[in-house]
Amino acid sequence: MDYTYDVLVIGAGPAGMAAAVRAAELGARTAVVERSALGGTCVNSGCVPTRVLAKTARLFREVRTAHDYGIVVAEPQVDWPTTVDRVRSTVERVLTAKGYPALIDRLGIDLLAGDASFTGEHTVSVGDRSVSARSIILCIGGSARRLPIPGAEAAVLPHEVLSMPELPASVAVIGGGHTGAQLTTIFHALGSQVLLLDVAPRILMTEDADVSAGVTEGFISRGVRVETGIDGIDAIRPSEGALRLSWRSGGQPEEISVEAVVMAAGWPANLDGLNLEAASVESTRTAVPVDDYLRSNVPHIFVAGDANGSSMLVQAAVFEGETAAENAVLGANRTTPHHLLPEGGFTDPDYAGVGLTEAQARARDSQCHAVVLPYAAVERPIIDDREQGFLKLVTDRHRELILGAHSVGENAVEVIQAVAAAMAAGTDLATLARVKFAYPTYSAVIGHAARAALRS
Ligand SMILES: Cc1cc2nc3c(=O)[nH]c(=O)nc-3n(C[C@H](O)[C@H](O)[C@H](O)COP(=O)(O)OP(=O)(O)OC[C@H]3O[C@@H](n4cnc5c(N)ncnc54)[C@H](O)[C@@H]3O)c2cc1C
Ligand SMILES: NC(=O)c1ccc[n+]([C@@H]2O[C@H](COP(=O)([O-])OP(=O)(O)OC[C@H]3O[C@@H](n4cnc5c(N)ncnc54)[C@H](O)[C@@H]3O)[C@@H](O)[C@H]2O)c1
Repeated sequence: MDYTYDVLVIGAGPAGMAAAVRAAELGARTAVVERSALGGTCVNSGCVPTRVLAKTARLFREVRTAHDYGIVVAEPQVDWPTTVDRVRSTVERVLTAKGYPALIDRLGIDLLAGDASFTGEHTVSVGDRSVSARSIILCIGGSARRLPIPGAEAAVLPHEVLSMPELPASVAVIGGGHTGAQLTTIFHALGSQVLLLDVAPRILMTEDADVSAGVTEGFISRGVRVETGIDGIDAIRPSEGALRLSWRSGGQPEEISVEAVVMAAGWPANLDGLNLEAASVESTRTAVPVDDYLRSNVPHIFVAGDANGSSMLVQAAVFEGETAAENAVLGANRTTPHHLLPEGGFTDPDYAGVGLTEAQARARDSQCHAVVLPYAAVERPIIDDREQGFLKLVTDRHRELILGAHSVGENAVEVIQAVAAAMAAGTDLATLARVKFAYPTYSAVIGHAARAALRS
């Protein structure tokens, strides 16, 4: 059969751009469909805006402590419209640096603007146009969900935060995953009273339990109210210019009046309107499952990035996009395992992890070893007044292999990235303990922890 394209990529976020570029580099006639903006969630409404807000929150905190260092400043205030402008202009700068239109042009990739919807196993409609492809790679990402409760429409979803007319004096954040935790820090640092609610027994459920505990402790010590293990959210009701949020905890009804409710309670794949049935692609309610080669149940339809539900991170999406493209063009024999996937969040304090959590390692071998090195024992965090935090190293029972690393505290994400690089290189614990770390740095905590693990 004569197809319009060899490879059709749906969605131009990190996964879709990586897939389209790799497919074109391999000589495939390639098109990418995007209904919104090149760069996807990551650049336009997710990582980049959140990171700029995290920097804003950081600056605000630092200015507030300036007097401790003998710097005299007036009480800082947030000019929200300027903050929003700053976020938007930074997004533009990142997009300029990425240079997607020129890249697409140079590689001869067709950009089809509009909503893609399957009309058959090899055919897709984009607006009033119909195209066909030998292989299709779904890189459709996900979106924040609105809980099915009365008044849910009054809540702000994470991508709507920048559209809030002003900063709320009080806010309830529903969901303590990566998004909810980061928004908690941002709102709290900028002056809002924050209540964080989660049905899970702890926030940041995918992190090591000590990381969840450390971030929770950090939140509480700064004045955030954290309620985990709640039974569920009941309703949001407008009342006298505010919102009354009701939930149940331990069977008891609870209620609070806040200026805003932010919902960060899950991230299902963008399946609406895709008409997967026309292509006989099977999905769950929240994702399109794939095999090791990123194939859906229909072998020529691949799924990369958030939409396959395996790992919702940019660093995973990019590798999956490239792998899916190579499998589509060259035959399905490449995999992209995620056992070494560093991740973390820019909360106050920051947190990060890579590899097995202590609980996962103990489930495999109860004799595995874990050591926790407090930031308070390392010079740089003391110098910077950032002693809250730790680095945990998880090793095998012989203290040879590093199985995982988890951190709470200043620069945790960079610290964990350094351990991830060591793990990727197959560095054993004894070698890591002999690495020289510049003084005084946060990453010096790695050397301290490695030596402590060897000694213990
Ligand atoms: C607030 C927030 C902060 C985050 N921070 C981080 C972080 O710091 N680090 C990190 O690693 N990850 C972070 N993430 C996660 C990260 O954004 C995602 O993992 C990443 O964007 C996934 O890439 P993707 O290409 O799979 O999907 P997306 O980036 O969501 O891109 C999907 C694209 O597909 C398009 N699309 C969907 N359906 C169709 C259709 N039918 N037709 C045409 N186009 C369609 C969409 O418009 C979108 O542009 C964050 C997420 C959020 C929400
Ligand atoms: N820094 C980062 O790397 C970063 C930042 C943001 C998002 N992300 C990625 O994006 C994806 C989505 O993250 P997310 O935090 O938006 O969603 P999530 O699914 O990771 O977390 C949702 C949270 O909401 C809670 N929840 C669900 N229903 C609830 C209810 N009825 N009441 C109260 N709480 C409820 C869940 O228990 C969970 O803790 C994640 O997989 C993450 O990997 C990454």
